Amino acid sequence: EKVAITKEQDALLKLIVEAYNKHQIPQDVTKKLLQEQYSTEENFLLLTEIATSQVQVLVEFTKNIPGFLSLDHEDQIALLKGSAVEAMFLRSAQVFSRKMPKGHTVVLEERIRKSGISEEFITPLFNFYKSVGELHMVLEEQALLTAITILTPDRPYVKDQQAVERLQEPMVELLKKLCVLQHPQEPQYFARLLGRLTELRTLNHYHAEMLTSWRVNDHKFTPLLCEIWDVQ
Ligand SMILES: CC(C)c1onc(-c2c(Cl)cccc2Cl)c1COc1ccc2cc(-c3cccc(C(=O)O)c3)sc2c1
Repeated sequence: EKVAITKEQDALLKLIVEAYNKHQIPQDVTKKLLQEQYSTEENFLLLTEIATSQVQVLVEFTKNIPGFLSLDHEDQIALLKGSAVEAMFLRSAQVFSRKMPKGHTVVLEERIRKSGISEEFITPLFNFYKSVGELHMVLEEQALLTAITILTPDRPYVKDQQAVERLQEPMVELLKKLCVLQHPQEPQYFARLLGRLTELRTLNHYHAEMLTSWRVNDHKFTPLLCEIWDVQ
């Protein structure tokens, strides 16, 4: 039967995409990717600055997700802390999938490869970037997938999981419809998108190890990253 977006779904989509477009890392931060030196230390500091800016952007985006601010306040924190790494993998992955202006992708790859991350994490990290790049997600899909990731009910310490499910469910339904409408020739596209969310979960584990190895080498993070990642 014909798939159609309802008025309510269209309104929800507009709010999510607006929030996604409104909150971006400032250009003066990301353009440093092209300017600063290429030492391991300089790369780490630059990625730390961008990640910190990304977390601020993420918090603002999340506050604009309809219903999020009505959740229990402690659950709001638990959702942000539990999804920050995955949302940042998604965000940085989308940089690779859309051809960034002025060759950001090349310099970003170079800086990530030379930032003190050990080889065992570099491979899964760039495999993920490649698998996201191959999807050629449109902006609506990127925004919805980020909101769906943030609204994952079974994050650690979430008390009222049902309340989170009630917010995530309509977004998953909407994404499913969008995929059918956007990729009619590819019926399994929606399943491939959700497959990326499963892959993201495994990257959480790798990221925890990345943090440990950076800290062992006495790398410092910003207060915001320490708070959201429970380090130091
Ligand atoms: C603390 C720091 C060393 C760190 O620790 N783990 C990770 C990480 C790494 Cl490596 C990979 C994946 C996830 C994480 Cl969390 C990081 C760096 O995380 C980030 C986070 C967001 C972004 C957005 C970017 C970006 C570039 C150009 C343009 C844009 C744009 O949105 O226009 C965004 S780069 C970038 C780097």
